[in-house]
Amino acid sequence: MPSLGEMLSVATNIFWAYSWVAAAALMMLFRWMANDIFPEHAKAFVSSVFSRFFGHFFNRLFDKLMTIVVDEKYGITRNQIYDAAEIYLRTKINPGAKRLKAEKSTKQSNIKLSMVKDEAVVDFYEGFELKWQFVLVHTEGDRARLQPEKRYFEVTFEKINKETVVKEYLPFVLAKAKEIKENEKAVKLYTRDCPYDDDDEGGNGSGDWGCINLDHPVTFDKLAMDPNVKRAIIEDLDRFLRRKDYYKKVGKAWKRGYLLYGPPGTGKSSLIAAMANYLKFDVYDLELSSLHSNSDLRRILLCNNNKSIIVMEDINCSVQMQDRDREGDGDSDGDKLTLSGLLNFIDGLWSTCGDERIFIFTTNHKEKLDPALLRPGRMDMHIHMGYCTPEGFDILALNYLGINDHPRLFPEIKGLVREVEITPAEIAERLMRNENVDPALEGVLDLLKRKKDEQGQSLGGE
Ligand SMILES: Nc1ncnc2c1ncn2[C@@H]1O[C@H](COP(=O)(O)OP(=O)(O)OP(=O)(O)O)[C@@H](O)[C@H]1O
Ligand SMILES: [Mg+2]
Repeated sequence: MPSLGEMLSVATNIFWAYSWVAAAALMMLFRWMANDIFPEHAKAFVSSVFSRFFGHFFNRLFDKLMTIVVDEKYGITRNQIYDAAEIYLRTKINPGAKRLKAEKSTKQSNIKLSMVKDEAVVDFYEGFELKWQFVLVHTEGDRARLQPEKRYFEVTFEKINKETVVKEYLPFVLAKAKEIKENEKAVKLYTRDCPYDDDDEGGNGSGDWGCINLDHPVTFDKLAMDPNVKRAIIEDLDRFLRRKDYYKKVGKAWKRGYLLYGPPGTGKSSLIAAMANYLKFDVYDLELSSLHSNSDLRRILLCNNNKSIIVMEDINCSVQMQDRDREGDGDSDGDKLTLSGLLNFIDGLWSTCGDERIFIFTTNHKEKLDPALLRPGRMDMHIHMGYCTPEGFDILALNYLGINDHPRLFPEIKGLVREVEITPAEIAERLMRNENVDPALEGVLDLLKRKKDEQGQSLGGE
């Protein structure tokens, strides 16, 4: 006959066993509810509430959980996973979060919300749950001077998912953060004369360049230019981006050069901005006349980022470089800016530092350029930006006035555009003078007639 004590102990065990079964059943029920009943946006919140009460308790009790600590720093450098988690978790903040941090620099267009100390975020991956917690501790003693605060994330999940978390989930967070960053990225315009420092979020090493956001709204569809040339440029850029491995295989630096030539006001600078917006590449405006030596040029190459467009406008006017045949007598290379220095910059050894670089030269007078710059293979594509065509006019009219046709004025205007040398800039300026369609188009017509007379007279006079 069991003693009273033994009977009580058995009863207690049975009671606890049933409690665990009930807790497990409840937890499964709540998980099912969170996954299948609640709408997508409420799932994370509901699940986090139930997990907090039941799941966590249950998992902790059976020692099923493990935590990975993601420190802000990796040695003296930043920890990529921490930075990625910070960006990724912004998209996962629970609707029920009680405290958040809001940030925006002068150059950013959006407000960024992020987690504050001890705030937790629940995420789901491949059907299992991960709990992220942001931890901030104030360091003490000697270390406090060097690093007053220590920041890290803790990500907690069931131990059985460790492999998936390390091999799949964390790489997924890195990739997602990269994608978010690319989408948020504002294209920047760098120049050496600019007094600003950029917002340099990830310590991107802008060297002695200052920058502002390139808020140029132009895109390819707004550019009035030969549609075949436009298509060819877009295809060329796409091919360039796709071919990282190809460039490596054939032993060439991953870079591309374009020469844009044509009269003033035909859209050379606009095309550069459209390319930058399309690729989301930063633009480095290299004012050649402000450079004094080849070593200046080299220094510049070393301190601009990958995924960048390096622009040299008005190449024939910006610098008087002596012929290459006469270079090298007397002055040592590096003391002054020379044509060979510039050519080295484009396709010599120095050009190979960095990846995904695009070089663009512009000129109003291609015929005045040194033949060395035009030699085949030096600039991959020579793009002529010419006077406005009837198709170009259609694009400008749609862009500035929002119209596709005007039965009375379009035929006459297009007929004259075919005959007269007029730049897209001149037409755009006329179209902007009046917001009403008829007077704006009449203004363009007047200008075309006047130009026709002038051009007829100057031809007659020759
Ligand atoms: N092809 C074009 N399509 C649409 N707009 C254009 C085009 N060309 C010029 N424009 C308009 O004219 C303005 C001046 O053009 P842009 O500065 O691009 O010309 P450019 O060829 O670079 O001239 P420059 O040789 O003087 O530097 C642009 O801001 C744009 O509004
Ligand atoms: Mg220009």
